[in-house]
Amino acid sequence: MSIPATASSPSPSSSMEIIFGRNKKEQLEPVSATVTGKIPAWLQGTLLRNGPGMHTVGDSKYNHWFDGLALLHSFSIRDGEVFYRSKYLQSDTYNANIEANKIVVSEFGTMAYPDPCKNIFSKAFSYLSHTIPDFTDNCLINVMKCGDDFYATTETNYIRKINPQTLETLEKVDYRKYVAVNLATSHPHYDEAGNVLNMGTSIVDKGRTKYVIFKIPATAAGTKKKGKSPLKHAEVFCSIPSRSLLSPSYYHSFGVTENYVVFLEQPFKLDILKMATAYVRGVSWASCMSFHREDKTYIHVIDQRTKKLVPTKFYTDPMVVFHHVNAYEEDGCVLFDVIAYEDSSLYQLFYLANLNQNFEENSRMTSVPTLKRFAVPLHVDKNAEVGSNLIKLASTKATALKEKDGHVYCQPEVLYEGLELPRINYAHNGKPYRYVFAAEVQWSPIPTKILKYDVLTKSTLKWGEECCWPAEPVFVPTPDAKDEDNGVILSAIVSTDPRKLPFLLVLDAKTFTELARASVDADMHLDLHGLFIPDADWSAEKQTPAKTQEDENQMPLSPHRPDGTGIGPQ
Ligand SMILES: CC1=C(/C=C/C(C)=C/C=C/C(C)=C/C=O)C(C)(C)CCC1
Ligand SMILES: [Fe+2]
Repeated sequence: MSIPATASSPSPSSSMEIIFGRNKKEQLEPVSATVTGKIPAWLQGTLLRNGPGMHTVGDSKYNHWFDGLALLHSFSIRDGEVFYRSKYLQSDTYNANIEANKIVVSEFGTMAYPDPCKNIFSKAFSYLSHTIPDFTDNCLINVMKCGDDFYATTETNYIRKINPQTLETLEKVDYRKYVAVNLATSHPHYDEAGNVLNMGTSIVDKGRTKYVIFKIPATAAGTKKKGKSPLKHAEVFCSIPSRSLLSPSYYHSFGVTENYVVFLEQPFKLDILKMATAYVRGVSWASCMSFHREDKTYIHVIDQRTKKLVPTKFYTDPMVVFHHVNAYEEDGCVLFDVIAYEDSSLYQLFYLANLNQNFEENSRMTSVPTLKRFAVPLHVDKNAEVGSNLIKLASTKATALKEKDGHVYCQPEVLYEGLELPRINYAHNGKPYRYVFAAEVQWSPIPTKILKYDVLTKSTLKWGEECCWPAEPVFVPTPDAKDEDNGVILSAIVSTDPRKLPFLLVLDAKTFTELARASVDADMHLDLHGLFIPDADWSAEKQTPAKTQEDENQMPLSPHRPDGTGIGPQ
């Protein structure tokens, strides 16, 4: 999708420079937005989002969009008014970089070296002495809700607790203190009670590499006490041995149904030996990841009740999935929907060099992100003949062919091409559902529109505007919603038209018509992920005393919405 460079709007490459090249200034004091249209009275709460905001420090530059220093920003919506604020996560990485006025901590696509005036040998030695070095705590990808606490997250073993109202950075938490993982996703799942289910990878621990599914209880008794972290009661739910000790799969998310977990062991792999020597070789972590098109994608289905793998060996063609959309059970099958690529080109594309040069040809993805539905049979009839399709569902064309060695080869139903950053009405997570809300991406990886895809009718509704670049669309359900799509879509829109301010877009999720927009006279970055915190979610004791008059305005109303609904995290 090429962006027409009209007289008013800057040329595509300078658009990219505006979005991806410049450091964004933080907006520490809440600024009141100019609201046009009408924000629904029931919409009371805070949209809290995370993403890379600083791409250069001093004279040093990050190579990749996923390296940027985490910039948290929030839109507090109250009685039709919107207050915006943003603040850099004050991670150890942020503090070290700012102090040195250069990048001194490595990120995904940038290998960095400690400040020469620091005792470099101890740092280098510490790198060499560990198979896995001490990773960054630049938690730039998402926000996770654990009980009443909120954490900024990336994919390393570190997460940072934050104050969701003031955006202050609080404790640094090391997953390794609670569960043996070196990496963990930024896409945890939540059950109705708010318990967190997440996945991580334990690399060469006691001679084994495995994928670890772990649970963090929302509010275990006693964690209410000061300083007790909900992670204290984290427990390993089950672990899956990696097919390879030294090249485990990279994954960005996973799926859950009411009774199962779906994990794709995909041929986009981390090379552990390369990672262990990356530092001395002066190469980035990203260069230690590679796509093995000669390999397969293994589909693991774990029964949550027995915490055991369903024994059947399911597999599909090599593909790369970052975002699971949803999964559910139907007539003895597990169906799961993912955004799939034919290769790992998406991550290649986000090298800033590709985004800042002449944007057009460099930004060609060699494979378009495609919504695909897979179906796996939970019970394989041993009398079923070899080559027969084990999926007898009327609702999907996905197939699962029984092979002579008992393996089952799955092929998906292709639902829609050209979408990423998928979200759903989370009340339908793990259950049959109908709507996917996502960002439309065609040949460029940069979202140009927001879309609603109706799985039943295969139809779409879209919102787009010249020079507007939408973020991931977050669905917020109407209290006592009857239909799955009763609610609004919230998306932070970045503009590359200097005359147009960035704004929070509020769409009616059913009709996809614009209800309101809240324009903000502040420097806004294109973010990655986040969540909506309904006011009802603020528990009484959480309300830290307001420091300034503005904060007073920020204060949420009574902890419970008039109708008392409190929805789990989005
Ligand atoms: C630092 C670091 C990593 C960082 C990964 C990141 C930052 C991934 C971001 C992915 C995003 C933002 C996807 C969006 O859909 C790895 C590879 C886990 C390896 C260990 C060190
Ligand atoms: Fe993601």
